[in-house]
Amino acid sequence: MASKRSVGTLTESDLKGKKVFLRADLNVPLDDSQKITDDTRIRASVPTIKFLMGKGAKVILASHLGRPKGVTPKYSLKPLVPRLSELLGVDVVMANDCIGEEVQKLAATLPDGGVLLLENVRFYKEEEKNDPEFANKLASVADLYVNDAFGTAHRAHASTEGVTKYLRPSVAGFLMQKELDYLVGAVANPKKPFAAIVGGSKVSTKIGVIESLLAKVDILILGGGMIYTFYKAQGYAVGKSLVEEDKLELATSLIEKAKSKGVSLLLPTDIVVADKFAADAESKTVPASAIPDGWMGLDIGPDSIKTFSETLDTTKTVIWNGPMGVFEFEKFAAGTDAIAKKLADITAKGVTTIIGGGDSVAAVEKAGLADKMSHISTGGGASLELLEGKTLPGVLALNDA
Ligand SMILES: Nc1ncnc2c1ncn2[C@@H]1O[C@H](COP(=O)(O)OP(=O)(O)OP(=O)(O)O)[C@@H](O)[C@H]1O
Ligand SMILES: O=C(O)[C@H](O)COP(=O)(O)O
Repeated sequence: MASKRSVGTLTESDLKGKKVFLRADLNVPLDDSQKITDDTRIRASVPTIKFLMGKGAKVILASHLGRPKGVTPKYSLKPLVPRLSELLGVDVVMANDCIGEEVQKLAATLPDGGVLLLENVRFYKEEEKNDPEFANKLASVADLYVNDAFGTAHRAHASTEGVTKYLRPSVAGFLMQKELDYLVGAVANPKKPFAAIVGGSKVSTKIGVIESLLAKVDILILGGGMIYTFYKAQGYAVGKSLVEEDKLELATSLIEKAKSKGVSLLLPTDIVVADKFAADAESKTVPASAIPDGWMGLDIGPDSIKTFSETLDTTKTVIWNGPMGVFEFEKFAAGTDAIAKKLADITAKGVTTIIGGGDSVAAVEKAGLADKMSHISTGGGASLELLEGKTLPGVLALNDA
């Protein structure tokens, strides 16, 4: 899907010499020695930063990192400076704060095309409270606002929402636009047949997504820990598998809803069971209707993989959220890996494949197939909320999205 060729409606004359407050989601994982272990979100933010630099803007880059309570050195954005500088081809200047005199001074001396990285906006509790005075202080350093922080767009925080009250225009960056194109655009107007694959641990966290997708898809494939609640609702023995007893009726009603809407609902027909929840557990494959006492289902079996794969071959658009099994344990990763491979395979044949954030993205990356999908979302919670049909406050606040 083609990205817009300019950020919002902004042209060179709007941007040359202007200070742009660019909110990105640079919330990347760091190890104990402050080394970045996955720079996907930094790389995903580069096109918008480069575009603004290229148009002669002074880029004031803001982000959160982690969930600090007050100023916490381990959540500083400083470790990101070398990687950002390398990717952007400039020396990124780092501020010790995100508001205040030093920030104003650094911004004032920033050359056209320069980049100033502000310190973690969550070092102030006012950020998450969406405090208007704090938002105004953030805004006071810039002339206009670009939001590229898709991963944080479901949060109505000062740097994602409040700041737009003080900076006009407020527009979406390339990444934000691309995420919306896929997660809203492709889902609203899919090429058919349209299939959704929903997995993950619990039905309760995916009810909204399943209900919303049932109104749109032709095929719904379920996997992961949530399926045992569906099996139990159908009267199957599920052993020690994960079950949400209070969601049995809901599972039955979702099955009925699928039927009434003419959605073809596929549950796995065979299961890889384990004697305990551990990487080195004993395992065997059993029919889904015959999980033995004392065993728990941790992955989908080979027959299910075959059926799911054949079904996916018939589709034109697929959205995937949530792993098929406990993919963190090698022994129970086969179902998730097979789905990732199948999606890579059909993407090459022209099917639009969208991976909706969180653990499914981690699984696709683990399988080394991230660049083989049509779209991999950089937002976990944000993509889930979009798939539930919710509006994101960080998007709603913009002029152009
Ligand atoms: N059969 C199972 N039993 C227990 N846990 C399972 C099972 N299958 C998958 N899981 C676990 O579900 C977790 C992912 O569930 P989750 O609902 O968080 O998925 P997600 O939507 O992809 O991620 P996120 O919530 O981060 O967006 C994984 O850690 C995986 O190990
Ligand atoms: O990692 C994420 O999902 C985003 O950066 C948002 O972070 P949060 O869940 O701490 O708001």
